[in-house]
This record gives sequence, C-alpha cells and structure tokens, in this order.
Amino acid sequence: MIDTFQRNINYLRISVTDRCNLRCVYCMPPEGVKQTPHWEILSLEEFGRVVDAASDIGIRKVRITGGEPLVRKNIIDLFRYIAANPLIDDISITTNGILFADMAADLKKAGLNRVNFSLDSLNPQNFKDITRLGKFEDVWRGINKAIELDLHPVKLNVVAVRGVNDQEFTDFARLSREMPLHIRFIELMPIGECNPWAVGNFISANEIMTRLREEFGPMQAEIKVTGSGPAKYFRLPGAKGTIGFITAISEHFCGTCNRLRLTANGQLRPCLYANKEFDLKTPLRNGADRQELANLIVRAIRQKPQQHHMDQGWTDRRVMSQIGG
Ligand SMILES: Nc1nc2c(ncn2[C@@H]2O[C@H](COP(=O)(O)OP(=O)(O)OP(=O)(O)O)[C@@H](O)[C@H]2O)c(=O)[nH]1
Ligand SMILES: C[S@@+](CC[C@H](N)C(=O)[O-])C[C@H]1O[C@@H](n2cnc3c(N)ncnc32)[C@H](O)[C@@H]1O
Ligand code: SF4
Ligand code: SF4
Repeated sequence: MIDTFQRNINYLRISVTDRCNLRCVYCMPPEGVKQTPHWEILSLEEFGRVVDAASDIGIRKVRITGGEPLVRKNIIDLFRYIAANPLIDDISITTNGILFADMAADLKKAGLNRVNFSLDSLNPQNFKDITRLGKFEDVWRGINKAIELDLHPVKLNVVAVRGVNDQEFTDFARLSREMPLHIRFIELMPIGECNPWAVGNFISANEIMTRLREEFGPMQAEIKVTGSGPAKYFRLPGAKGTIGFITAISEHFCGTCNRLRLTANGQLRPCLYANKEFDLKTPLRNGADRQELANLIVRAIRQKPQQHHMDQGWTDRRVMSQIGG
C-alpha cells in the first residue's frame, strides 16, 4: 500500500517476544526488562493472522525479530505458516545467533530465506563484555552454518559504539574480504536503555568510513545487496562480501521507509521512533476477520509519520527489544 507520503509499505517486522538470552549494554539493563505477562503476548497463530491480513494490503516481506526470536517456543511453526502464504516473497530473521546453529536446518526447511546476525565484536572477551552473557563461539558457529546452508545474503549487524568496539572496525572490514558476509555498521540510536548514554558514545557512519578509507583506500559503492532495509553498501577490492552503513541518525532514510512493526503484545507501530501504536490484540481476540484486520492495518499506515524526531529525545516507555529494532 502507498502511504500519505508516497512510500510503498511492503515490509512487516514482527517482534515475536520481548525476552532475550543476552543483555547487550546498549539495549538492556543487566537484570533485563520487565517481561510482559504471557497472556498479553500474541500466540503464533495470532501473528499468522496478522501476516495474512497484511499480505492482502501489500506486505510482501516479513522479518522475525525480538527480543531474541529463537527463544520463542515453537517459533519454527510461524516460519512454516508464513511461507505457505503465496503473497509473501521474503522471510528473514534478525537474531543474536546464540541458538541459530542447531535450529538452522529446520528454519530453512520451514521457509527462512535469509538471516541477519547481530555481532558487535570479533573478540570473544569483548563480545562477552558487550552482551554480558554471550559466547562468541556460539554465534560464530551460527554464521558459518548460515553460509553453509546458503541462507544468503548473510548479514552482520554491528552497532558502532565509541570506546566499545571502534577499535575493531578494520577487523570487521577485513572479514568482509575473506568471507561472503555483508557487514553493516549501525549508528547507535538513543532509544530506551542507552538513552542518553548513546549521545556521548555515538560514532557517525562518516567517521567509520573515513577510518576504513585510511586503512584500505577507496571503496567501491555496491548497487544492491538483497534486502528491504535502509543500508548503503560498499565493497573492498576483491572482497567476497560488502560493508554497509545504516545511518539512522546522520542521514535518516525516512523518505524511503517501507515498513511497519508489530510488537510482541500485538501493537502495530507505524514508526520505530514514534510512540503511536494501534491495538491489534483486542480485535484479534474479539474474533476480527481477515478483512477487518486488514482495515485496521490500513488505518495505521495512513498515520505513519513522515520522519522521525530523534533529536527531541526518547519519551517512550518501550525499549528496543520490545519494538524489535
Ligand atoms: N531508524 C530506523 N532504523 C532502522 C529501521 N529498520 C532497521 N533499522 C536499524 O537497522 C538495524 C538492522 O535491521 P535488520 O533487523 O537487520 O533489518 P534490515 O536492515 O531492515 O534488513 P534487510 O532486509 O536485510 O536490509 C535495526 O536493528 C535498526 O537498528 C527503521 O525503520 N528505522
Ligand atoms: C533489538 S535486536 C532484536 C533481535 C535480536 N535479539 C538481535 O540482537 O539481533 C535487533 C537489532 O537492534 C539493534 N539495536 C538494539 N538497540 C539499538 C540501538 N540503541 N541503536 C541501534 N541499534 C540497536 C541490535 O544490535 C540488533 O541488530
Ligand atoms: S540487541 Fe538483541 S540480543 Fe542484544 S539484548 Fe537486545 S534483543 Fe537481546
Ligand atoms: S524512523 Fe520511522 S519513518 Fe524513519 S525509517 Fe525508521 S520507521 Fe521509518
């Protein structure tokens, strides 16, 4: 569906749980966030009904995220359900990768097309410090499994944080030379847990680019890596993979925004950064049919804002793990 600002909204991101097996420093406090009661979280069947209705009004791509989507019980069933919808042509996941390796083959069989891993450090100790709970080797095994199973393009999300992983940017770039990985540096957004800490530790994509050029020389702009997101890609000479930038702060991409978000408790959120949400849980549980749900989704899309206002601070009660990144 085309929204008020002539953007084609064809991408739905679903946060299937607000729970997570890690506690990344920029995303969650050490004790985790207060969990939503079980009954408030949509069932897999309810998520499936929303996807069906959304596909009727033009959603073609679905990303499963969280919290950590792979901690959700029976999550593979949801992939299988979505894959059976002939209108959906791309099913992807954003995961911290801890549980991925052992589930990869089943996920692929159920319909997963591709995977984005969040990995902020290539150094096992630094990785542990950032995630508080994670083991680097588990994620690394997952990444290799994704390559082996041809879940291409395999992307790595690296949230850039000054004093935390900026000493590793060149290592990540080197990795893109050696392996068929698309490594995306994400500008830290002042959301939830890391606001206002994020402001002091922010590194712009421009600064990262300058550092990489100093080390590797000019990079070639890459026209397209399969995906629905806002990253811009470059390639080092002869590299198997690419380097991408997600410039949510320094150069926002709201003008070409194509997405909607559904939170784990059934709220449709037209913009990551605007706290306006549309309740789908109540109608779902009151027996709304596919057409009624589709009408509600249309109503939400009509109120999608033109752009974010991150400069005005974060006033939402939600944190990133509840919105799905
Ligand atoms: N401001 C803003 N940031 C976003 C948006 N979508 C994604 N991001 C940021 O980009 C990060 C990576 O997103 P992913 O979950 O990997 O998905 P993607 O980049 O849309 O996926 P592809 O389809 O593979 O391009 C997110 O965690 C956010 O930090 C958005 O709509 N607005
Ligand atoms: C919230 S996580 C959910 C999925 C999964 N747990 C994971 O980490 O991939 C989705 C993405 O949001 C990113 N993220 C979380 N907080 C962020 C912030 N404040 N600024 C930018 N990206 C953030 C994470 O790095 C991750 O790539
Ligand atoms: S970024 Fe992902 S893995 Fe890290 S705490 Fe947030 S939800 Fe969990
Ligand atoms: S901040 Fe909102 S409008 Fe801008 S790209 Fe993200 S979701 Fe779209």
